Amino acid sequence: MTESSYLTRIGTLIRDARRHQGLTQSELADKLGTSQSAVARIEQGRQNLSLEMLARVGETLGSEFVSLGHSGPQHLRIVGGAKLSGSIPVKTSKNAAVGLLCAALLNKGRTTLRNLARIEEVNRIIEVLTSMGVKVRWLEGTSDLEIIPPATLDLGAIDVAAARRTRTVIMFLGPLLHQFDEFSLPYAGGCDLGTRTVEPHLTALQSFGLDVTATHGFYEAKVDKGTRPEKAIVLTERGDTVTENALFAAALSPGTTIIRNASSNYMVQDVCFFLEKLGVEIQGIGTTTLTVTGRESIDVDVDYSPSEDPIEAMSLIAAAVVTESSITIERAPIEFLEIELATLEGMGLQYDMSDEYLAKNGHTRLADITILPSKLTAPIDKIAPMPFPGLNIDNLPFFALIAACAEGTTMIHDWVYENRAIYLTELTKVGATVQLLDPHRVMITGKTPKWRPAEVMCPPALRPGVVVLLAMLAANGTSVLRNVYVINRGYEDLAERLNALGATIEIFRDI
Ligand SMILES: CC(=O)N[C@H]1[C@@H](OP(=O)(O)OP(=O)(O)OC[C@H]2O[C@@H](n3ccc(=O)[nH]c3=O)[C@H](O)[C@@H]2O)O[C@H](CO)[C@@H](O)[C@@H]1O
Ligand SMILES: C=C(OP(=O)(O)O)C(=O)O
Repeated sequence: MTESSYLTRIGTLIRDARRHQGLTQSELADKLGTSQSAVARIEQGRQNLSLEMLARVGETLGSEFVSLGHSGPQHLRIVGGAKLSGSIPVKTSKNAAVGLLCAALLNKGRTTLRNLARIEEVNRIIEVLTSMGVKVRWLEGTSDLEIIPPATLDLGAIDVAAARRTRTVIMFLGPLLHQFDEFSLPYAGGCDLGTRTVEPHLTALQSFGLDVTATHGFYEAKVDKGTRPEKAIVLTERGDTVTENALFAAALSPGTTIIRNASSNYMVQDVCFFLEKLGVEIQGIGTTTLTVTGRESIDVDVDYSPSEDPIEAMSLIAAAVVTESSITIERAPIEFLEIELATLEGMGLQYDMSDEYLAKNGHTRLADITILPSKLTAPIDKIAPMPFPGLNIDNLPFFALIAACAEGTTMIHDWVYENRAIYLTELTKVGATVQLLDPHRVMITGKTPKWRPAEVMCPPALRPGVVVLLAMLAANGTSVLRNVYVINRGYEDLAERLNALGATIEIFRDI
């Protein structure tokens, strides 16, 4: 990176932190004993900064801009082979968090999201929101996030680099079509799972007057305000984020909108419960037809607690299975794990389950699941995902790991993603027998090999990355998993939390 791009990056961080604190450039200048024009130059990256000045700015804004020893990618060193034991509570979900952060843009008032997962994906969205002028702050000593949008979003200042690291930016289309006649947004990015569709989003939002052309890495949007769907919106794919986008468009569109072939998955339900708190009426939550009565405007101070993450719960089940351990997974959203548990029972998994109780959102059914060491056999049929209430698409990779611990041969069919099944072959590096039949299907022969330690570059996709990490926990000896940003995208403190169960995982970085 050149010196000037460092200065620009630091300048942007300082501008965002100043806005976080609700200070003008002049007010910050007063606190630093300098001029408003000097602050303006710093924020534009046109001012050389002494270390002393950087420290003073950091102190004044309560933010560390440059942290020595924390550069470079993060890696994990895993000393495997130990049994795990104890209890671990499931955190709230990444996918609800990103939907809710976008939904907060519909509300002119203060949104407080309680107990949000503190993960890199959320950090990227916070960076994007802050760059557009939204006031976002973690309430001290908590994982509660407060979000207050400005009167007008500053889309010209959007942090393009942060936006491109997620797919979430596509869910800004729904909220933004209410606020602008014209706007542009950077293309969505995220995990490298092959091409992912955008078309269903554009088609669904067309009936609210949105017209998008994609040019030079940006979606250029024009909005014909006041346009409303003349008939029910029929989603061509039962996708989660497309359903959320259609909900966002309907929420601020007075009148009734019907969305058919809607996803009823966990994050969509969390978004629906939140929209209800904003005063939007929604019938059919949990089904594939949502009837939404929108509002002219929304200006309320609202609190919402998203539910726990079924994919994290499944990851922890897989951790217990692969290490042949007994652990208790607390606060598992059992409602979104029923097919998974039925499939695992069919493979011979033994487990105990507590009585059910409700998540803090007041709706989602939770339970504590204790996984018991079990002798597993391969399922008779292939394992393939389906939109909810099928076996969750993001849980499929964990079945590959579990199949490697089961006697016999299992076919895993990931029809959804172009690239994800391919990454499961990385398990061969730690001793599994995985045969790639085609880009969507792998055949796994279980139990024959012993897990063995290895040094592996983390696959550029969240769930396959976690699957390799969990296999390393089972391999006797020291493994290294390099560049785990994708894991941190979706899991909060995973290494530390597994260590609390008896694992030995050390986080290290290149200097
Ligand atoms: C932030 C968030 O919530 N992300 C989730 C969401 O992403 P998201 O909603 O963005 O998923 P996509 O729209 O990219 O769908 C994933 C893939 O499935 C295909 N597809 C999907 C539905 C369908 O009925 N038919 C079909 O073919 C799409 O063409 C695409 O290739 O849903 C995915 C599928 O559950 C999950 O993996 C992601 O974790
Ligand atoms: C594919 C996933 O998420 P995203 O939509 O954020 O890429 C995932 O959570 O496994």
